[in-house]
Amino acid sequence: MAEPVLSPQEEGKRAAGEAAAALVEDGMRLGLGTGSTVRWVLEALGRRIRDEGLRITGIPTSEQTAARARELGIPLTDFAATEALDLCIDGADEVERGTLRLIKGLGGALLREKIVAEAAGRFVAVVDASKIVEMLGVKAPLPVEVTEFGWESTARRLAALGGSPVLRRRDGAVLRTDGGNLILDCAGFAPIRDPLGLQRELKTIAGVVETGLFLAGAEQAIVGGADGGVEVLRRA
Ligand SMILES: O=C[C@H](O)[C@H](O)[C@H](O)COP(=O)(O)O
Repeated sequence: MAEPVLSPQEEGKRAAGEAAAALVEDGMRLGLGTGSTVRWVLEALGRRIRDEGLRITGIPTSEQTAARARELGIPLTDFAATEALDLCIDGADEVERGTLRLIKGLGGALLREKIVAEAAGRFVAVVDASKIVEMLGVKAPLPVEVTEFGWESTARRLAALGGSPVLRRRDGAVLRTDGGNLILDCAGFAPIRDPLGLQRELKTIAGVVETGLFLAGAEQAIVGGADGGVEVLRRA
């Protein structure tokens, strides 16, 4: 059967995802990110397990990733059984050129993603070219995960800081994360000139569980182009 024709953006995601999967070595313990780009990573890892006998274990960053990984025969583990991870591969909503700091969370998985990223020795971001920005916040709102209890009060505090929070919904219903929390998308912080300062300020609000600012940055970003080629950006 003929392969489906991909949109230019999807072609970039495929290229990035497959290039990242090629970095994975036998025996690695992996952090498995979430999203439409990571889906290509999972497909490629599933193929390598089947065709090459690649032996890996992964900690998934979402229920969605866990389900797809199981379908593809990727062995999963958890932090009770695994202390540290060799590599985390994950998507991003924005990648700041030079620093490779990220905004993540438009897929709603930011909290688990950050826990997994922090446990990994290396972090590789997989994105299509549209995700590269000169300054964080210019394309994507900043997702802030908050507790359901008191979320209206938390939203008011975010609004007072200029965040213009909007409660995230999906298919008309309020979106709940895998951890049972809510997400407030804050477009008002853009452009984010002092991400470290903003992160510190946001984390002083009791109802804020985590933000989508990933300020440790990726070690490298694999950027897939519409022509199926990839460019590898490294932290300056
Ligand atoms: O919560 C979701 C994640 O941070 C995703 O990795 C991010 O939104 C990128 O997803 P996609 O590859 O679908 O654009």
